[in-house]
Amino acid sequence: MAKFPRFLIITSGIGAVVGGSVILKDFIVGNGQKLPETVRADGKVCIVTGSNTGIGKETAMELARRGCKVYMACRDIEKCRKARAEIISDTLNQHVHCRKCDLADFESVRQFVTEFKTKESKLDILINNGGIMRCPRKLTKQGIEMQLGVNHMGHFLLTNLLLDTLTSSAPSRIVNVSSIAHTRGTINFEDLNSEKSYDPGAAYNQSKLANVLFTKELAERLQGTGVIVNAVHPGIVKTELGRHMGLENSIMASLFVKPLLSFFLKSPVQGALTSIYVALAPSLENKTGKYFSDCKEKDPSEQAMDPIVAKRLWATSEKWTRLYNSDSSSPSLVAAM
Ligand SMILES: NC(=O)C1=CN([C@@H]2O[C@H](COP(=O)(O)OP(=O)(O)OC[C@H]3O[C@@H](n4cnc5c(N)ncnc54)[C@H](OP(=O)(O)O)[C@@H]3O)[C@@H](O)[C@H]2O)C=CC1
Ligand SMILES: CC1=C(/C=C/C(C)=C/C=C/C(C)=C/C=O)C(C)(C)CCC1
Repeated sequence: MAKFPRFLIITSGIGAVVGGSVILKDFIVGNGQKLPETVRADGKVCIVTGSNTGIGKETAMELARRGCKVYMACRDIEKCRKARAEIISDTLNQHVHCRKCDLADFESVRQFVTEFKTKESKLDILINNGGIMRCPRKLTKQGIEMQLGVNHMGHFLLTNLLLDTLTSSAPSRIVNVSSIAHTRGTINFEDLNSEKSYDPGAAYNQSKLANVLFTKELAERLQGTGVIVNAVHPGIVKTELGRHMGLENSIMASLFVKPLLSFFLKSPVQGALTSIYVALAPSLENKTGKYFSDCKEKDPSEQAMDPIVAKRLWATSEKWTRLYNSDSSSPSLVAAM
């Protein structure tokens, strides 16, 4: 048998492992293409919720880089200020602002909108990104299960309160950051608030399915207004979202699971690509009510396309958020249903 130099065998072995891993990673993780830098958004006004960290921060960063005036809608103003400073120093765009908006408190959402409207008369892009996953059962200020409350109800109220400004700014866009987790979700109208039983995973999946159903129903209602609304799955991304998954407290997880998982997760920059694409791509001018992943249109689950479920969820969301009756003096809105 011919003898190969050892270094050749070793380097080709390493090459094969690295090359194979990159291909495998691309296959598992997905690889959305970056929208060309020539697509600018100078002078556009946008809001990104939950933009002090993770996908939201990178989304705000990229919008600022492309010339937008960005409002960072965050629950923690200190964290928001730190992220804002980084965004300004990286992009040199001074038009980045921090505003308090706690999606777990309808009064805070209403205050955010009132203040926004005193400063701005137009809104070109709303990115409903903020979210929480698999937390232990807790309630929002108005008594809604936290994941449904933050991921869906808070954004439902925020979006509806901004519709007049979005409509008068048309063409304008709304991006709802959902998840592939919506495919495992069902809307449990018998126990929407998880009062009879609580499964953190099921509550997350339900809230992400609600994001897609909200997108579908809103798109219907906005036909002909020039406002388009789409949902995205950002990929599985290395962010703080997994904070309730228990990986932080275990040595085994820290040594083996986290490094392995980290390798196969997208970076937050990669995670922001689909949101940016759906917010800005000129080719999507007339696309509405759709679902995107890796910057491509995909079919959502069957239940996510059910108009009866979408309309029922909309009616319940109107009541629970007191969209047309902002008197939130009742301690538990849900109990009043
Ligand atoms: N990471 C992933 O793999 C995936 C993420 N997604 C979705 O992407 C979105 C962004 O998540 P990601 O960046 O990963 O997660 P992070 O946890 O890194 O960021 C979530 C953001 O939402 C904010 N947030 C949480 N609760 C509230 C609230 N009550 N009011 C206002 N803001 C709030 C957080 O603020 P704070 O820092 O103060 O907690 C943070 O800014 C979410 O909607 C998530 O469901 C979907 C699929 C996969
Ligand atoms: C916990 C944790 C991690 C894992 C996060 C994961 C696995 C998130 C999955 C999110 C999903 C599936 C969202 C769906 O919508 C890291 C980043 C490896 C390291 C830090 C701690």
